[in-house]
Amino acid sequence: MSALSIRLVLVVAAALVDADGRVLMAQRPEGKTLAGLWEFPGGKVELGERPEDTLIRELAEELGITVREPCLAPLTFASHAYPDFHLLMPLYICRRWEGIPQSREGQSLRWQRPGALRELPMPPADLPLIPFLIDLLGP
Ligand SMILES: Nc1nc2c([nH]c(=O)n2[C@@H]2O[C@H](COP(=O)(O)OP(=O)(O)OP(=O)(O)O)[C@@H](O)[C@H]2O)c(=O)[nH]1
Repeated sequence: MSALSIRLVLVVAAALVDADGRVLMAQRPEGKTLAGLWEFPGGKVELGERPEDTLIRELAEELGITVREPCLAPLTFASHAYPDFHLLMPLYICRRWEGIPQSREGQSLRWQRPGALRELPMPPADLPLIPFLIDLLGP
């Protein structure tokens, strides 16, 4: 594929961290691409949308929680070549929100220590993010 034909997709995601330093992971439901894999909640930035607004919107839609922008801290990003597009995905840390995260879109949810994230099958783009979470939160 030539550089000119690369489709760059901007997805914004959050690592929600609980009081025990566990991270909320969501399993992509059947019927979606990468079904069954565990990922960070978030989604594609829509045209004309600010990434932070995307994330706040997605967290409300997917989990039913309210997050305020000052509670989103940039941690790192994923840059990964999928066969049909190139994913660029900033990952924010969030330790404070209103409400209790619940599955609103049929996804399974689980809280996982960073050191145990490798036990879950994750999209390939996400694997390089794990050491940053271990550095921040411990294993
Ligand atoms: N939210 C999220 N998406 C991720 C992660 N890792 C990763 O590769 N992705 C990819 O980023 C894209 C996010 O799209 P999305 O969640 O907003 O939209 P979608 O389900 O409609 O995706 P689809 O159009 O591929 O089915 C997907 O292609 C997904 O596979 C992650 O940790 N969190």
